[in-house]
Amino acid sequence: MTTNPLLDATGVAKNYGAVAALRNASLSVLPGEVHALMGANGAGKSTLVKILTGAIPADAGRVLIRGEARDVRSPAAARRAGLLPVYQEPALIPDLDVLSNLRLTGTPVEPFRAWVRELGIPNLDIRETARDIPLAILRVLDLARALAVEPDVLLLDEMTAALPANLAEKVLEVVRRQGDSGRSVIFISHRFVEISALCDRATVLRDGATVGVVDIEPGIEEKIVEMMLGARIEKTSVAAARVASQGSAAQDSHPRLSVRNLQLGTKLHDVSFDLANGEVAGVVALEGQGQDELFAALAGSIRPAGGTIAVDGAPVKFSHPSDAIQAGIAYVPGDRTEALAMQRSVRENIALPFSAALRKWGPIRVQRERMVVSSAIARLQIDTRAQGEVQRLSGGNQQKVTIARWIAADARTILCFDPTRGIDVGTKQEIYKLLRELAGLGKSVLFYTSELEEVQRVCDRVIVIFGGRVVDTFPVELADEPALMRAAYGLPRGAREDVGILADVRPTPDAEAAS
Ligand SMILES: Nc1ncnc2c1ncn2[C@@H]1O[C@H](COP(=O)(O)OP(=O)(O)OP(=O)(O)O)[C@@H](O)[C@H]1O
Repeated sequence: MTTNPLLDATGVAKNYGAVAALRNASLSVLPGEVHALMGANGAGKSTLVKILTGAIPADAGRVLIRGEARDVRSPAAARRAGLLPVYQEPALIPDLDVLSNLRLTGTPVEPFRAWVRELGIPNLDIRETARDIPLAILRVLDLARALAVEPDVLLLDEMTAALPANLAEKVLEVVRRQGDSGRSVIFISHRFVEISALCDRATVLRDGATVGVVDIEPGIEEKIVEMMLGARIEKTSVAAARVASQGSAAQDSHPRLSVRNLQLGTKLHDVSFDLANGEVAGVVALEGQGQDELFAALAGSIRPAGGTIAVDGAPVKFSHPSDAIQAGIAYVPGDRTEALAMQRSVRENIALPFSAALRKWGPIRVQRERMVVSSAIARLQIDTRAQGEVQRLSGGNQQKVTIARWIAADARTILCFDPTRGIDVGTKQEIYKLLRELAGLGKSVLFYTSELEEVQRVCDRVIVIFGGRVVDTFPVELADEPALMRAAYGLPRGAREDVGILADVRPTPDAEAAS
């Protein structure tokens, strides 16, 4: 590896009115390096990526590419300079099919197809309209589009955040190979397991400024968290919260939610399970195994073709999401753009479930709403500097707003679909603790997560879905990552097949030497 950086940015600053998104950011990336860009929600990571790739102009700063000063004023200029991003939100135009999207951006089709296959999607129909493609697949398509033009520096902004474990693993493999072939990758992620499996060094941002650059080596996580959060470090014990709340899983005669033989076309076959009062039940599944449909059916947004759902022992039929809300079920969807009114304020968004009842209850209710909303904002440490419109918040802070809403709404059953996607480590801890506290209050949580390690932190029990069926149920003590991965691939318990888990992605020096 040469010591001359491929990309070298210093003193980068960007203000949005009174909000300083970046004050003094620097980032230096070597050829062949996978370089992590880390920081808490709102630290300025996405802003820096957007500046480096010509999506927005900087107010100050200098960018050198291969030692030459470059003024990257547009995405096209960035592409010419060899820099290509994959942003947090999917970039395909929703009303066009994939092929038209490729043509629009001058992406070579065959290399794109090859990358799509390589990334674990064997049967993409490029005539499919982007709007009809699930979020996780859209993100992979954005990555394939970027890879197809063979960039010198690939900038990935929380690329794996919306991906189930099998697709995330493919992405990590591809990223590592980019590094091995002398190309560089700037990798933003809130998942330490990925950073340590993949990255050579990390640059840490805090409040818009670079606070340090570290080599990734065993035990570095602690130091990075300290640098990221500064005075905000949380020393909470989720395990303690779990123990405290476990006794409260009341032995009522009826479970909170009882699902029997749920059917939906080819997506759900005979899904049955119970969710107890005061229980956090995890749902683990690879991409497209019916988890989206299961959550949508429980949230009242699609009607199952067969089977029954009972709430507290009483059968329910949902024709609309409002029916599920009436039954005390709150839904936090994985796609935050689905949940949020982007042009409304943080407060309005959090208070949405209250709004319907407002007229009926008058000023007392309004006051209570204010209190509840303020406490949810404080609890989740939502960065309200840009709160006029939710669309101006950082991705992680938007996600926190979707979560704050169900705390404020005081629902009895909470369906969380990958709620911590894009959330920084400090706030994640807060969310785990909060879920355990909610369980302690007798609330029930169904928790789909694409981060398997979260299961151990939050859940009492895990349901594994494969091919639209519940294939296994684990008490949390037995739900380690290899066991969950095996079950998620439809393998029987105890089978010894190597399905490759994240920890294995980065080859050991011995394996590297051997290959
Ligand atoms: N268009 C905008 N108008 C006003 N403020 C903005 C705008 N875009 C970003 N900001 C603010 O700039 C700050 C940095 O945001 P940025 O998206 O870069 O953070 P981030 O580190 O990527 O966070 P996350 O981990 O949550 O994605 C935040 O306070 C955000 O609210």
